[in-house]
Amino acid sequence: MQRNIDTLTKTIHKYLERNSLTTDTPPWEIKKSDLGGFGVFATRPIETGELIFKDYPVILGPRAALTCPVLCVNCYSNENLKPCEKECGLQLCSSKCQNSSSHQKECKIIRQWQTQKITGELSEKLTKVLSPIRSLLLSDEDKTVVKCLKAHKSEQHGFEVDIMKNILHLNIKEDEEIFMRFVCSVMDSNAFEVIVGNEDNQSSVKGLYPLGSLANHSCVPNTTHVFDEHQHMIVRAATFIPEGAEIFHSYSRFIWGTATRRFHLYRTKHFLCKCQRCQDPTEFGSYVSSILCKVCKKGKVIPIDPLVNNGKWQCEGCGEIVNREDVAGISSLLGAALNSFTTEDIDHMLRFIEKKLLTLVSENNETVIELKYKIIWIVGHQKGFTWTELSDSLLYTKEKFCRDLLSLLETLKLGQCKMRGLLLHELCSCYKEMRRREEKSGHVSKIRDNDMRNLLQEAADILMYDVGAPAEIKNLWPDEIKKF
Ligand SMILES: C[S@@+](CC[C@H](N)C(=O)[O-])C[C@H]1O[C@@H](n2cnc3c(N)ncnc32)[C@H](O)[C@@H]1O
Repeated sequence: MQRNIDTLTKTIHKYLERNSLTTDTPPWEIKKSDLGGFGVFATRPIETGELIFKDYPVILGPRAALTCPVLCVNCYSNENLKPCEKECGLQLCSSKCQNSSSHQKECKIIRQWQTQKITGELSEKLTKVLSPIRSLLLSDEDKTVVKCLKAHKSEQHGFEVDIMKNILHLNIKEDEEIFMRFVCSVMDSNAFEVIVGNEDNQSSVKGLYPLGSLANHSCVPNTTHVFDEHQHMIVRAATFIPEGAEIFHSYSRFIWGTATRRFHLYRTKHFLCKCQRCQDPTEFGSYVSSILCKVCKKGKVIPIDPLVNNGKWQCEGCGEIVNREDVAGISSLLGAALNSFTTEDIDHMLRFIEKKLLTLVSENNETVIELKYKIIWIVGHQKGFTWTELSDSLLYTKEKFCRDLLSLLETLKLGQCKMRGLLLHELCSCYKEMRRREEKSGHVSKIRDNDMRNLLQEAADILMYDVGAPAEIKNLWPDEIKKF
């Protein structure tokens, strides 16, 4: 299909209209992007926190990765799963899901294709490759929407169809196979990981959001997005966006260093990012990629040109030149150590940061940050480390780590990003527990109600609409959003 601005704009507007998601004067338009292809641009200045658009998935379904758990194909619950009563092989959790009209349709298609019984492991495999099958049930108008999105062509796309044919032995017609392979490459280029469930039981599926798909990537995005309980994508400004500026998402993790982000983007989205952050050897003075100089022991070693993959690195202090392989060697060694820690290893993790990491890399290096982030989500949450079980020292450590990461996000100019919202909430929970302990031991706490309220309110504003937001945060949303 020929992609041009007029067709894309009309197709996307009609799609939003069909899903009751249009607004009178949307603050965005689709234009050619300097990055290649198309992008979404601001038609007027957009204030921080302002809603830019809402989108709905044209295809939503299970994720196929081995590491993803099997979920009910109708409601995405991970409990009480049973194979379909009509023996199509898909997994469902209740008779309500079994009898849903959407399941009836896909069940019929799969049964027509079956050449053998699909049970046990095969049933799990079928459930995971359902998303492209769903594309066959789209209306012609929605198929047109999918066809106007970007698709990268390479052999790695369409492994779901290989599983259907070679492992499940489904007898698929040629035209169906061609369309599903195309849909797989569109989904690989554009789909988002969508959070479903709630604070206590979250899973993720993948969704193809037509307008969301047209926004390009920056490692310093000016938007933040969340998913509500009906799987709408809600995109808001994380920073002020001037009129005419391109509107960016991030397809990668903020706490990764430049080489890690660029490698991930290349592998998953097939492009080498050249955004402002990627171009800056110090990443806006955050030094997320840098290691410490082995010669002068103090200077930070940074890439001379971060956009050159195998380029040299240099110590900012003594000028020592370091090969990229030496830096990569340290990073992969530390990465492997990071993955070896279990939840109970907190003391070990803290010692590792102090005694090992901080002698090799700078304080904001991605491995230090990753470990601090991991600890933040164990302390106060996991068995053995709940708020009342914690030692004072771990509680203060968590509070410090929250502040360290919030300060890093500011250095990285990430504005009102989702990670900030989550960290503000965690910080507030630390303050609450610290105050409880101080008051219990007869001390007057210096932590003020007002400060905690402000932290919580900012977190609630940032995480507005987010289905996975903690209940405490949801309680602070305006009533019309709670009911949304
Ligand atoms: C989800 S699409 C974004 C919209 C796309 N530009 C289009 O024309 O439909 C993702 C693809 O856009 C391109 N892209 C997105 N961000 C980019 C960036 N920062 N630099 C270069 N290419 C980018 C890549 O080809 C990527 O695989």
